[in-house]
Amino acid sequence: MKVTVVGAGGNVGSTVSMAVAQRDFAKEVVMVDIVQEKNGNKIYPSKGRALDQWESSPIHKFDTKLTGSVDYEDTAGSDVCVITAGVPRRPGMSRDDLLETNANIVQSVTEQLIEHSPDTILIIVSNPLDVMAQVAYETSGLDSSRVMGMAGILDTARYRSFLAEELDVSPKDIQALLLGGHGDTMVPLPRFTTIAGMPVTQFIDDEKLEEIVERTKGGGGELVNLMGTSAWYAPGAAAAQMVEAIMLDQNRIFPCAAYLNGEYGHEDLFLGVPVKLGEGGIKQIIEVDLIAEEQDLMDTSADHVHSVLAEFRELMDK
Ligand SMILES: NC(=O)C1=CN([C@@H]2O[C@H](COP(=O)(O)OP(=O)(O)OC[C@H]3O[C@@H](n4cnc5c(N)ncnc54)[C@H](O)[C@@H]3O)[C@@H](O)[C@H]2O)C=CC1
Ligand SMILES: O=C([O-])CC(=O)C(=O)O
Repeated sequence: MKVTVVGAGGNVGSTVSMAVAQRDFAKEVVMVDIVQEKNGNKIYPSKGRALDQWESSPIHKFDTKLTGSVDYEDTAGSDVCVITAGVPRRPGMSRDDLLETNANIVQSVTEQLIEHSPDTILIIVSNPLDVMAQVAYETSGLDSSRVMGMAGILDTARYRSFLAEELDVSPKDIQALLLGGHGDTMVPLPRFTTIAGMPVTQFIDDEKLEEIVERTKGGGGELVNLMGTSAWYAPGAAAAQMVEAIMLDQNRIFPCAAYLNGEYGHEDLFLGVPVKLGEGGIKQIIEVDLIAEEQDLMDTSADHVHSVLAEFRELMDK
């Protein structure tokens, strides 16, 4: 059981790696990044972070070996590869502003991963998420069941954590579903939100719930404004949960960015939908019956992802 994380000298990638290691199901996590320069010296952030994390193994009590690398040969035979390589946004930027820079990075990373692990499963984290998943899918030539984006687990976790705080209940008892692209057009679904199986609407008035939905949509931006760069603890934990579900064949149902081929009325694009995750990647895309208002929100979100995808295609044509 071998996992590779690319971009692992950075915040999200190192957090995914650590979270996977702490779950202790994988034999090895290879942490890849580029060589960087600081004060005129070459530095190797992925090697440094891997060593630091491995030194915590006796304390955290895990056996998963963390290895830092700048060489894709070390990634050969990876079962799952997580791509977090790319630039994060800064205050005032949208995720879509990262398109050109990150598309080039994701393309080149995907090519190198596939060269050494032709049958791997790819989990994309780099933004703008839905389009980066498409870039990796088209570059890799993998079946669409083996390429997915991480967003929905994070967005629902934010939504659930805000609800837990507001209602003074355990976040563990809140279940929720969220669809659509990973951006301001994401579609949280109060109709599919429950507190220990009971409808959320029994616990909260419409106005407060709407406020929480809006906060969730802007959840990434809230953190960018607080930290000057984007989040990593919850994103890292979310990606690790996907790795675990695949590698332990858990058949977990998660909202993930998946390639749609007619589902929800959309095709040839990645969008957040509930999927069954297990051995081999996405075993099933689950189609829930949406009411007209929810479908409208989903369509608006899809339109937005289509427009960023069109921008990407234009850039490639230049
Ligand atoms: N899908 C989601 O929900 C989330 C997505 N993100 C995205 O994840 C990405 C990473 O964010 P952070 O870890 O905070 O950024 P970071 O700057 O801390 O780390 C990114 C790492 O990528 C590396 N990198 C750049 N080009 C590379 C290449 N060609 N090959 C290998 N490594 C390369 C950099 O050296 C850096 O170490 C960003 O695009 C961010 O927007 C972040 C949080 C949540
Ligand atoms: O907001 C960002 O740029 C990073 C991200 O996708 C998130 O934290 O949801």
